[in-house]
Amino acid sequence: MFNLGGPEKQADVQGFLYNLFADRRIIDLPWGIRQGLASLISSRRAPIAKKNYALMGGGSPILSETRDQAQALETHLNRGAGIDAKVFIGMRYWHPFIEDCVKQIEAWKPDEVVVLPLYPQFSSTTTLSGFEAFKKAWRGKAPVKYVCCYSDNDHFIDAHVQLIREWLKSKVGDTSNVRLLFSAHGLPEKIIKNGDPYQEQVESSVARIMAHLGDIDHVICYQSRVGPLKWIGPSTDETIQAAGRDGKAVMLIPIAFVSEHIETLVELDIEYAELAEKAGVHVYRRVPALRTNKGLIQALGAEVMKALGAVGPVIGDHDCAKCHKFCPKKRAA
Ligand SMILES: C=CC1=C(C)c2cc3[nH]c(cc4nc(cc5[nH]c(cc1n2)c(C)c5CCC(=O)O)C(CCC(=O)O)=C4C)c(C)c3C=C
Ligand SMILES: [Fe+2]
Ligand SMILES: [Fe+2]
Repeated sequence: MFNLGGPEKQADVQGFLYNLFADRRIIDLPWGIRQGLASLISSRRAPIAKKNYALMGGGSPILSETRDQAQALETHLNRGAGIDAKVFIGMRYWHPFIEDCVKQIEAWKPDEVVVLPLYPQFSSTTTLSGFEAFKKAWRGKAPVKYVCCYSDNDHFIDAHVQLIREWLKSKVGDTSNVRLLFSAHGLPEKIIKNGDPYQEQVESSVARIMAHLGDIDHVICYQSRVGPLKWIGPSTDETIQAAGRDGKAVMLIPIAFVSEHIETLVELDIEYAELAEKAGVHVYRRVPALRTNKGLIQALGAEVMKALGAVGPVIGDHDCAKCHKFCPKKRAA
């Protein structure tokens, strides 16, 4: 199971940022230039990033969130699937790194390995980058399967639908004037133009959720822009301001994150909450990430079983044969 990772303490912040910007899937330039740029950007960005991590006690909670998810998935898989599963955690840009995770897996001597991203929607900047790190480090003999994406997995969709319904009922009250803001991490436009299916998959997740929720005002928007390139939009901040102008109550749903971390706890809950207040948004609520929600764990379990080719209920209609150009099945062919 892998995710992006995050600094555990203030002293880790610059190193974490360096690792992120030194990734060729984030900055696609020759190694020498990329390394220089990563040093420059990480040293410039570290002071403000440190302040933001300080708002969460100094570091990111992403590892402890992921540990809870790993435990929940392991219990779920060992409960009835007829397999002896162990879930290992690897992070792309901070400890425990994917490379360390690979060593632990090799020492455990599995019969089969499933590499499972904690990103429902596929991006070359996240999922593919993690797959490549795993492949480069892997020396084991067991066959390895890669879970491509699960943006349309029925359990994943149902989990969101139920949580949104619950929050509309308990936290918004009058739902006639509410606007749902599905906020996903943004990406530079050129990454989408290069065939990244992320935006299309975000839109597909939202369309499937809204098919259950019915006729409610909603918008998809993109947060966390970094750097000088043009990013996909509309941005979450301008969408919040528009809601203020339209006199709408706002309920924000993190649709591309499955855990709580700096992008939800600081950007959405602190920075955008302040922005919402200034923009005259009278009700601003943020639905929590799915974390160890039963539906998410079922979705992950179904994806693992599907990858193993094991018998069992495989829910969802993601067909890798018709998938995007980076799909691991196509790349293996
Ligand atoms: C859907 C998930 C994510 C995509 C796509 C993604 C792309 C992407 N991110 C950056 C730059 C940064 N991301 C940072 C934090 C961060 N990003 C994701 C997820 C996606 N990123 C997560 C889960 C986190 C949180 C980690 C944590 O520590 O809690 C950061 C660090 C924070 C900051 O300084 O703002 C940066 C930088 C780029 C450039 C990019 C695509 C090109
Ligand atoms: Fe990011
Ligand atoms: Fe696929």
